[in-house]
Amino acid sequence: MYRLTVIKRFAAAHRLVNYQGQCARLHGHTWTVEVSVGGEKLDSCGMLIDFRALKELVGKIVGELDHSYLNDLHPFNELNFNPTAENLARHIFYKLKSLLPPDLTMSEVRVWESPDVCASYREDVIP
Ligand SMILES: Nc1nc2c(c(=O)[nH]1)N=C([C@H](O)[C@H](O)COP(=O)(O)OP(=O)(O)OP(=O)(O)O)CN2
Ligand SMILES: [Zn+2]
Repeated sequence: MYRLTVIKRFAAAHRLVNYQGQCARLHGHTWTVEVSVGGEKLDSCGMLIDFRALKELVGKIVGELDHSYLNDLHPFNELNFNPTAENLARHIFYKLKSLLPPDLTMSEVRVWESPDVCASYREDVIP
């Protein structure tokens, strides 16, 4: 199985609802989004998917979040869906899954809020 990873960054503002502490106040981050996809079959060029094509797909999703107030955007404007790193990772995972060519699978999305902290989401397969 091959696995590719691409990284994109976006800047946005958010606040955490039902949170006791400073992060309940409006503030911003430059988030780093690390996306990994997998697959078995390489094309005639020896690629699972061109990094450029993958970066374009991830860029489309991340572009919708860039320079926004995340709490106002779907699905974070819904009750109990705070724009945490965990929920961002899940949101990006399923958005990208819907855009991927059928022979590729989503492995993992990691969202870094700063160089020190990150959350990841993946669909674990039960053996
Ligand atoms: N599990 C999570 N915990 C926290 C999240 C999150 O998304 N998932 N988010 C926050 C806030 O967004 C906050 O802005 C980041 O918190 P923190 O790392 O404490 O922020 P600092 O950059 O100020 O860190 P320092 O090390 O204190 O400088 C909180 N928790
Ligand atoms: Zn924050």
